[in-house]
Amino acid sequence: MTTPLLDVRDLVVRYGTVTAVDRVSFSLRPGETLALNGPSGCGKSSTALAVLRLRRPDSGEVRFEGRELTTLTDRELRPLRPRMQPVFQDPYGSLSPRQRVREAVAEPLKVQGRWTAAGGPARVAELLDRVGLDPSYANRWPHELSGGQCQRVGIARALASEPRLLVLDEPVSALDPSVRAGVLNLLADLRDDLGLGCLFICHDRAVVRHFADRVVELRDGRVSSEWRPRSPGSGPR
Ligand SMILES: Nc1ncnc2c1ncn2[C@@H]1O[C@H](COP(=O)(O)OP(=O)(O)OP(=O)(O)O)[C@@H](O)[C@H]1O
Repeated sequence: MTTPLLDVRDLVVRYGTVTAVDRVSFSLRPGETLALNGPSGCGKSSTALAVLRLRRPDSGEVRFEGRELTTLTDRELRPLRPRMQPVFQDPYGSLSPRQRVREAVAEPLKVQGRWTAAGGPARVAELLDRVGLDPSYANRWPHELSGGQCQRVGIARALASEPRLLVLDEPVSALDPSVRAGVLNLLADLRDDLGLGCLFICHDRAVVRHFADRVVELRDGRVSSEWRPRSPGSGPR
């Protein structure tokens, strides 16, 4: 049996007296897309933040490629962070207004010591092309991009780290309906071509049905059911 890419056991996240995530468990195989679905406030984003260790969970385990993350120090986590990359809802919020697209996409390469004067710019152009943007977009500022283009730059920046897991927190919810399908199709192509695991957080059941291999339904911070889409009429039981 292959080691799960991500294995979450009895995860608990509290904000003061509010228990946002209440003993949530699920696992995700390499290359698989698991959706967390449920109404506003059910604990989807809190789960994502705890998986990414952007918030330390109150209890429970998060194993990524077999390593338990919850007990690691920030220093121990640093080499693992590139392998699990987030894409958040707000496309403009994920880019610095003071960085051109070129710098935004180059930054992870530089931070991870993978930038060279000879190969770096070509890698940026390749990543932009991979997300459907002409390499001339490297010169633009975030305010010169549409929401969909901005989200594509955010995805290129995530790919620069060569992740194995994408944590997609409502990645198309803030976009104009006319560009949502294009970004979702891009994510599906990247997932399939690169064999990426995806934890896909989404409140829209139609989108989830289209995109996910498995769906975990959350209600009031707990797993209420699990189901598989992609068969006509399938849905939570
Ligand atoms: N920083 C915070 N401080 C206090 N309570 C919080 C905080 N973040 C989330 N909560 C509470 O935790 C619960 C779960 O919120 P969370 O954002 O994880 O749910 P969600 O399913 O992602 O919702 P949405 O779809 O609206 O983003 C809610 O009751 C929310 O009010």
